[in-house]
Amino acid sequence: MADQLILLGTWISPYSTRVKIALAEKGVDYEFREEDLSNKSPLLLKTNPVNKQIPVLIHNGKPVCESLIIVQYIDQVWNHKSPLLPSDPHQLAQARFWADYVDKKASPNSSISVLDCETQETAKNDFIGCLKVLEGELGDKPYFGGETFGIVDVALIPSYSFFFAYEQFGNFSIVAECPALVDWVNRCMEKESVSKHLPDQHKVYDYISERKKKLESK
Ligand SMILES: N[C@@H](CCC(=O)N[C@@H](CSO)C(=O)NCC(=O)O)C(=O)O
Repeated sequence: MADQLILLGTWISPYSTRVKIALAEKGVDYEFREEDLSNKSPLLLKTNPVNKQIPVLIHNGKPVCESLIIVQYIDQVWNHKSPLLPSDPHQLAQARFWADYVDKKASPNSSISVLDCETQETAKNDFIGCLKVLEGELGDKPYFGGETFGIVDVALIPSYSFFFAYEQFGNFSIVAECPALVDWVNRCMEKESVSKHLPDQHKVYDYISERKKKLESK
């Protein structure tokens, strides 16, 4: 029997995008269900009762939660191609360290305060500082995974969809601060698994602009 795969997510969520990229890397088909987070579906509440968050990957009825855990699950289950995690234990530990760093420091849940006027200056400097740390880690490697695209690349590249909005609202230029990281973005965007799934930066900017207007009008 073919696998039944359902991904609960939203079009804009960088965490959903991580899972889409991982599934695309593996060539695995799935059904995507767009969630309305202001009116969560019974399936989301049932499959992620603790955090009630997307993404959730439901594999033959069994839910997997937390985007980086889902990516690792995908890598283990569909291990026939495009490995996303190193097999060497130390390299695996390093990859998990940097994926965690990206999650805590450079993903929209942590960096979105760049958009908030009160916290903008500090948040902007923190965000750029984190990108510079990541740029240092990347060094002269094509990918964070070395010669191949790996879990750290999967973790970080969805944040790129927010860069344009950050630059517009925060009045700074990421390419001026981190040119090598932008080269890495462009390298990742050459991969169909990335270019086909990253939300359009201008669509993200328009969505954030609308959200900001609504919040400021309250
Ligand atoms: N650590 C988790 C973060 C998921 C998340 O923030 N999901 C958000 C939407 S994306 O910003 C979410 O589901 N928010 C709804 C809520 O928190 O109620 C992961 O990596 O999967």
